Amino acid sequence: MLRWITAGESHGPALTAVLEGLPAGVRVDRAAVEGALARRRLGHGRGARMSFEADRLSFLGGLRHGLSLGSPLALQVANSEWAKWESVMNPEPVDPAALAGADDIGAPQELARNRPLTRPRPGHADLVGMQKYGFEEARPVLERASARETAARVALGAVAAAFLEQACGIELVSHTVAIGGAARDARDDDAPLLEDLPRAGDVDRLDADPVRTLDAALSAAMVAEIDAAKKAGDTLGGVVEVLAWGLPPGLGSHVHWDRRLDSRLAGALMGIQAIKGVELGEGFRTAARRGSQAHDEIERDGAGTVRRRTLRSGGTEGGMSTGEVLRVRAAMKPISTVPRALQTIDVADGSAATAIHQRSDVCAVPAAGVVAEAMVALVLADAVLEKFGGDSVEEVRRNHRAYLDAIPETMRGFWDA
Ligand SMILES: Cc1cc2nc3c(=O)[nH]c(=O)nc-3n(C[C@H](O)[C@H](O)[C@H](O)COP(=O)(O)O)c2cc1C
Ligand SMILES: C=C(O[C@@H]1CC(C(=O)O)=C[C@@H](OP(=O)(O)O)[C@H]1O)C(=O)O
Repeated sequence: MLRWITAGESHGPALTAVLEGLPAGVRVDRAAVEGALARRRLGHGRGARMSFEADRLSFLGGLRHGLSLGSPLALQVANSEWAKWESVMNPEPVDPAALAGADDIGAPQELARNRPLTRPRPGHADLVGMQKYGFEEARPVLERASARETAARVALGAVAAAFLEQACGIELVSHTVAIGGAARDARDDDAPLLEDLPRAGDVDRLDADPVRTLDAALSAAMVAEIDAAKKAGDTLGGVVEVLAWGLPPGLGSHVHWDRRLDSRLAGALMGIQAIKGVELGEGFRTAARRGSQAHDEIERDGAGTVRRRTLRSGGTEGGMSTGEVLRVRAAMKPISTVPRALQTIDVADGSAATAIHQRSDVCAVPAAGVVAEAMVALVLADAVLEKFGGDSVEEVRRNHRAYLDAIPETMRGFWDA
């Protein structure tokens, strides 16, 4: 249905992304895509590069006068750092003299960049990438393993989100629920109420917060954790949550493992650098409960609307969206480049060494929330196209409406309330 791919290295000239399968007639607003890119750069605890690099967006294909054509949408996010890396990362052969190695101690930055990276950083792709691809240093691995690539995914996610909103009125929002030991009260998570969950209208307030949470006390605790970790030369991870409002019931399927919506969401979120766990609703916490406290009982309310009494499942049952709000969480490991430097080896001679360390983020959890939102948007857009089909956004809209209208009245749910 919908396919996407990205290309490009962290310090290369640009990231490129292609989205194939987007129907015609989707309004793609440059400001919305740039806004998503800007949101990914936010968050207390990010490193120096976020402050001086700009994401320069160009659309290269699939759009005419701001509307999608139905052909592959191609875009580019240029790396404004490129000028400093032109010799080290040039796609074309370069004069070896320009690449002469030098000690990084006291050497000018450009020469330090050229130095072979033979002390792989634990927690990164460095060592295993060298072993697997036969590289003698980590640069050819880390350039692509870097989460710089998530800028391209966020740009595509903004396009997918525009489609979801225009075709079906689906809206997404993400927020931070834990950074290190600073987490939402477990009781809030066990029994979430609809009115306590953030909605698309809260995005500006979330983005204005240094860690992207609406809870002021929690925000202060998270900022303090980040500051303490930074002072200690250490790094932090955490947990983000993505919510999708306005889903129809029946996206995904119970019939095959790879068509289940929850399996597709988990795969997409685990595909983000540093994500090590995914939870639908209360996921792992539900495992400790009795069945009577774990599921969402079904009722028809006074107005005849079918709804779940609680929001425990996270909005899927049997691998399909239920029509309730979707809630999915992703756990991010602490940033791997630890300033106080972890133990490793120097692969040049096999000796014990401390890992290479240049600049790095202390915590990128708020940014990971924006990336997670993009991945959820892409998965949901794919599932919407699978369910409703359509070559134009108008056709998808008609099919979506006809499907909801055909659901018998005794089963009509939240979406029509
Ligand atoms: C938005 C974002 C920003 C990141 N920034 C950094 C960083 O500055 N330094 C770092 O060492 N890792 C950073 N990471 C994490 C690494 O990319 C990640 O730990 C590494 O690719 C290995 O993770 P994996 O084992 O899940 O592949 C970031 C991840 C994300 C999602
Ligand atoms: C550039 C971005 O994130 C980068 C992700 C990253 C990593 O190892 O994943 C390491 C850092 O890059 P550098 O070593 O060049 O400072 C981050 O800045 C970005 O998010 O746009």
